[in-house]
Amino acid sequence: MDVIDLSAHAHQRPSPTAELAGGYGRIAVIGAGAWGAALAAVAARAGRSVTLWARRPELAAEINATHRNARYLGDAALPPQIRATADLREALAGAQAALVVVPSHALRETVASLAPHLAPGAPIALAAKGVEQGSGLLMSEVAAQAAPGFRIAALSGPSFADEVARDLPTAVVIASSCAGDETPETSIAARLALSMSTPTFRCYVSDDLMGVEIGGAVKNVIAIATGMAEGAGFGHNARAALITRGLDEIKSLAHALGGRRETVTGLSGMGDLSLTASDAKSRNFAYGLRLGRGEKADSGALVEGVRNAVSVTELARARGVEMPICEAVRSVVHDGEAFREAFHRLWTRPLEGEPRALDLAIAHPAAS
Ligand SMILES: NC(=O)C1=CN([C@@H]2O[C@H](COP(=O)(O)OP(=O)(O)OC[C@H]3O[C@@H](n4cnc5c(N)ncnc54)[C@H](O)[C@@H]3O)[C@@H](O)[C@H]2O)C=CC1
Ligand SMILES: O=C(CO)COP(=O)(O)O
Repeated sequence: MDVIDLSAHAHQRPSPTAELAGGYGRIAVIGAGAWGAALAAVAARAGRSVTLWARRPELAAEINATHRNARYLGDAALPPQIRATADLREALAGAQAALVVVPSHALRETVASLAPHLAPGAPIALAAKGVEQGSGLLMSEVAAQAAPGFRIAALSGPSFADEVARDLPTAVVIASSCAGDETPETSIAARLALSMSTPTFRCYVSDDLMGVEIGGAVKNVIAIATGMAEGAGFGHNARAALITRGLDEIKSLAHALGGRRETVTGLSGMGDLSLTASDAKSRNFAYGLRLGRGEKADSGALVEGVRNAVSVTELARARGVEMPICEAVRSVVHDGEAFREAFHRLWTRPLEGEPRALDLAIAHPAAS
């Protein structure tokens, strides 16, 4: 009889899958816009039992009847197993985890209203990208206030909803901090990653919640800047510079808030920034593009970077972190400064060192 040589697999670590007991069997997705419906599709494809809460009963009825979400996802087919409802209590009945996918400005009220119906011990995973206006809190901090006692995680990364809905290959990161004797391998983030991964949707795990969330919140503001540059015809050099220096702004803010710089080079930082800041499929980039062309910018779609230009810069100012690109976006979008003037100011700031640790400030010869 042949002896199977296991040495070829000796480099592989034992899987913690058994310990995680297969992840969460029943998931409630709260929010049935583009990203909520796409994530519900992922969870259903991953073999989870999925309920999807839509704010409008008509949308829930449409999803149940047609297995599509035409307004947000065109003709992408959703798995028929998804059960949509406009009743929050019904959506959360028996759920072992809740995935909250509403705009960042609606997160506090949504989490507060779901908490009484969610089983104690079930984690709340957040997919919104932003910093709350006024409080300057990250989404996980807002959720911790709105639903005291529940464990919080964040799902982020480069992931256009329509591509995910169409089951195209995508990788994201799920982050949570470790409590008690938890390790990253036994964390709620790992359990959620196990619950959501499919052959096409690959979930990485992180224990740097702050670092992951900052990347998602700031990249939308930078994407408005690259969109404006594109709209103004500035070319590819300017875009590459904005993406790279934008990443530096994300790193500095994440570090100031206790996140890790290397997290920012991962999917939720570099990954999402490079996607969002270079493609008109992004609502933030498209908004900037219209502004840069001198057109009416507002299309009615959700553009997180507009509110977040203010909340991110307020947070940065409070922490003494310089974010000149985000400040320029704020100035154009909220203070009515002409884009070309804002850009000229940005490009003729005192010359600096790269990296920031090389602490220089040399007057720019062309500064007006
Ligand atoms: N669309 C995408 O490709 C991705 C979106 N995200 C993030 O996910 C979050 C949601 O985005 P989308 O689903 O794309 O937006 P969307 O505009 O497609 O859908 C938003 C949903 O939230 C609901 N909603 C709006 N205001 C609400 C309120 N006050 N209370 C309760 N529900 C409310 C809307 O009715 C809609 O169903 C955003 O923070 C976005 O940055 C993250 C990754 C990918
Ligand atoms: O976050 C996203 C992709 O990861 C979606 O970006 P927009 O909100 O700019 O469309």
